Amino acid sequence: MSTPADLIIAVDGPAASGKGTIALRLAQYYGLPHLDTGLLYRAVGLGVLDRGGELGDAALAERVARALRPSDLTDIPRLTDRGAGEAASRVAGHPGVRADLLDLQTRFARQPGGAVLDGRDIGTVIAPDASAKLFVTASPEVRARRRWLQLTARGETIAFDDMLADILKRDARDAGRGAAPMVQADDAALLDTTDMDIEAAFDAARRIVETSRAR
Ligand SMILES: Nc1ncnc2c1ncn2[C@@H]1O[C@H](COP(=O)(O)OP(=O)(O)O)[C@@H](O)[C@H]1O
Ligand SMILES: Nc1ccn([C@@H]2O[C@H](COP(=O)(O)OP(=O)(O)O)[C@@H](O)[C@H]2O)c(=O)n1
Repeated sequence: MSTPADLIIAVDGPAASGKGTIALRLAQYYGLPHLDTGLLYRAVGLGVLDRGGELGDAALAERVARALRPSDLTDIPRLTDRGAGEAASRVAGHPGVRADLLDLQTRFARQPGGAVLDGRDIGTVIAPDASAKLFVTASPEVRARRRWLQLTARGETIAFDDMLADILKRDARDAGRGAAPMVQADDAALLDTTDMDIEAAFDAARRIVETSRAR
């Protein structure tokens, strides 16, 4: 159970905006646990594919979500590759999958002391009572470049234009779905990192948190 003294930080935003980097840095700074909720959806997407299923099969995706184990979240290189992001965004559109993953996320957010979570619906659905809410964004071109650099540095081969098309398609799907669409919460601060390096983005994020918790 959380108390008003707990520091719950919700970090949402589109793909490769830098929300995960910011969330991790805030968690380290405030000494809080961090959950990258995208990994849950990525693990469900890969679980469906590993069973030879279709990403549009809601019943199968729900079974995979209900059977999710901590060990499904350990293969970070595979979970963070290009295909897993696409698969995650497909299964994330099934309302039953979102419902199955809700309890784990709300309990993480409400642990004593607080927590930092990043995703698409943290400030709107998972922790609407968060102490601080950030919606981190950047231009699609800058986000595509960051993700392209990240993936090619790891040996994935992908053309920049295909990366940009991926990002735009995922933005549209995540913002357009009926279940918990990606949207800036009314009380979230917008942080546009287009012209910021990681250090500047973290500084701006920390200032937002300090201002929010002082209110
Ligand atoms: N402000 C920034 N400037 C340059 N690169 C960044 C910035 N923020 C994050 N990155 C890099 O961009 C990539 C994607 O960042 P990440 O935090 O994983 O994004 P997200 O969680 O929004 O998908 C990573 O390689 C990260 O190091
Ligand atoms: N809280 C969340 C987190 C991720 N997701 C979905 O999972 C996909 C992958 O999320 P992610 O945060 O790992 O992706 P990136 O922003 O790192 O590319 C997103 O495109 C969303 O469709 C979601 O619906 N809700």
